[in-house]
Amino acid sequence: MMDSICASLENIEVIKNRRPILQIDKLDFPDGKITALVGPNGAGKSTLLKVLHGLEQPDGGTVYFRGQAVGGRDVMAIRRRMAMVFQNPCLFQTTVYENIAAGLRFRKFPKREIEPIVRHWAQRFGVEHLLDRQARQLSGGEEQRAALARALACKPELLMLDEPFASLDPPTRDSLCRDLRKVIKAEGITAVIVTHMMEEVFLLADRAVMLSQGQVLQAGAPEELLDNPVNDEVAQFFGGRPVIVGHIRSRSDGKVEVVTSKGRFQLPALAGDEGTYILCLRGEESEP
Ligand SMILES: Nc1ncnc2c1ncn2[C@@H]1O[C@H](COP(=O)(O)OP(=O)(O)OP(=O)(O)O)[C@@H](O)[C@H]1O
Repeated sequence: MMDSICASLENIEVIKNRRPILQIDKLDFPDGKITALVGPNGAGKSTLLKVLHGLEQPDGGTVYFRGQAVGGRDVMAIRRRMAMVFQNPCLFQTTVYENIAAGLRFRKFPKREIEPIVRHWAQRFGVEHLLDRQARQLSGGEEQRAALARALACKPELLMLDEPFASLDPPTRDSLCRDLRKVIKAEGITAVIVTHMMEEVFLLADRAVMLSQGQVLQAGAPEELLDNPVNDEVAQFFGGRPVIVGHIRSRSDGKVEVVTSKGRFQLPALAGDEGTYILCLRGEESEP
C-alpha cells in the first residue's frame, strides 16, 4: 500500500549570496513516519526545515502540505498545524505550566480545557512535578522536555526538531529519544528531526535523508543507508564507525535474540530496551 504523504517539497531552490544552498527535486514526508535529516555542517538541513515550516520563502519550487501548495494567506493557518523544537528550547520566562499552555491560549482554547491538556503532556514528558517551576530554573534536559510538551500540546500534524538533544548528556538524550518516539508513534504524528548523532537516527527514525551541499544524496530506511550507501560520502557518514543495527526477535529468560543484517545475536536483555539494539564494535586490542 502506498504511504500517504503529509508534506512534500518539489523543485525547491534556496539561493544565498548567489550560491544555491538548497536544491531539492522532490522529497516526500510520509504520514506518521519519523524522518531523520542528516549530513555534514552546512549541508542545508536547517534551511530545509525552515522552508518546510514556512519560516523561509524558497527562491523557487513549492512546499505542499496535505496536497495543498503552501503560500500566500494560507501560510499562517498551515503553520499552526506544525510545531518546531530547536536545540535551544527558547522557553518563555514564566512557569513550565504557562509555557505548555501558551499555544493553547494563543489558539483560544476554553480555559477549563487547558489544564487537563497541560497536565497530560507534562506527565507524558515527565515534567508534571515541575509545572510551577520557573523555566529559567530548569536543567537542560528538563527544559527540552518542557519544550516538547509545549510543542505537542497543540497536537501538531507535523513536528520538526532541529538538533533537539545536541546539548544533552548521553543518558538524558537516550531516555528522551525513547520517550519521544513512543509519544510520536502513539499520536500518529509525522516528524522530521535534524541530527548529527547516528544513535538518534537508529533509535528514532523510520527514514533517513542524507543531504550534502544542499542536495539529497540518498533517502531510505536508516539500515539501507548503513548497509547500501549510494556513494562514499554516505558510506563515511553512516559507516564511519563500526555499527550494526538490530531488532529484537524474541525474548526469554532475561535474554533477547537480536536480528541484524550481519546475523543473529543472543544478548542479555537490557533495562528499557524497546525493540532496537545498536551494536557498536570495538577493535581487538593487539598484544604488545
Ligand atoms: N542567511 C544566510 N546567508 C548566507 N548564507 C547562508 C544563510 N543561511 C545559511 N547560509 C548558508 O547555507 C548553507 C546551509 O546552511 P544550514 O544552516 O541550512 O546548514 P546545516 O546543514 O543545518 O548546517 P549545520 O549542521 O552546521 O547546522 C551554509 O553554507 C550556510 O553558511
